[in-house]
Amino acid sequence: MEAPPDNDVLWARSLHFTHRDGSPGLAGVSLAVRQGEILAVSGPRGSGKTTLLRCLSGLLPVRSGEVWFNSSPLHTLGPTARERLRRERFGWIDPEPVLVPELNVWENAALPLMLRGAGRRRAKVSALEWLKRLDVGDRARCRPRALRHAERQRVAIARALAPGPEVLFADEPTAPLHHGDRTQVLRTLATAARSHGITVVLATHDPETAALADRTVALLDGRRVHTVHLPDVPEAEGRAACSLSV
Ligand SMILES: Nc1ncnc2c1ncn2[C@@H]1O[C@H](COP(=O)(O)OP(=O)(O)OP(=O)(O)O)[C@@H](O)[C@H]1O
Repeated sequence: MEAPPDNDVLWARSLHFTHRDGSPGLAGVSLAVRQGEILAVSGPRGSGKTTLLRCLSGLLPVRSGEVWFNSSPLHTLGPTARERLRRERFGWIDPEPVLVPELNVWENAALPLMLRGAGRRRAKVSALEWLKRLDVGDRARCRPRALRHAERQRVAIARALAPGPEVLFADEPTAPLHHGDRTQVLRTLATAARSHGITVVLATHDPETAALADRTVALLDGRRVHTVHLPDVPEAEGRAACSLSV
């Protein structure tokens, strides 16, 4: 087993994953993510973006292949060690905001910090700071049910950023937002990641979202592909894009 280069925070080689029901998930994906980089993983629905993020974060065990985090193998860890790693070093944003209904907004945003052992006061200060940056600071004492869907997603993003994760996995993080909201939230996310040195792996099928990233890798049917967009031509001649497996 050969260790990856030192400046890659995440490094994966030849990842294969098959879902329990036999559905193919990943068919040999290799990639490297540099420290502080914002990497977009693009591809159409069902191309394996979510599966890749889950394998890279240790949420799913790969069937074969290797995942390294900061030059340590993640693919050889058991479920408990992977869970601890995710809790202490990684952040995760889902496409849909899942908040604890019994807790108010700031308590939801502070929860991962408290689970890491931070005191309630410190966790609250950090949570409020991130809620303000995401324009939901004035909703801090509300229960999630009193918020609009887009506001709940902003809270979920604040919750992921508040503990200062080393790697943030964001799976279609702005899917529930309107276009105008989306741009502003993405900018906040990208600015926060850059100013705090957070590495981001962002799954998206939206080219505008991917444009905020430093680099994009494209997936199709669980494999990496190079997408070559041909120059615009009159509609009568049609538009085309072709994908080449690599
Ligand atoms: N829990 C599951 N059980 C069985 N098959 C699954 C499961 N989750 C995903 N798949 C299948 O694995 C493949 C990759 O799915 P995945 O969700 O990773 O793609 P995606 O690019 O993230 O798609 P989307 O943009 O729709 O979220 C698809 O064929 C999908 O149907």
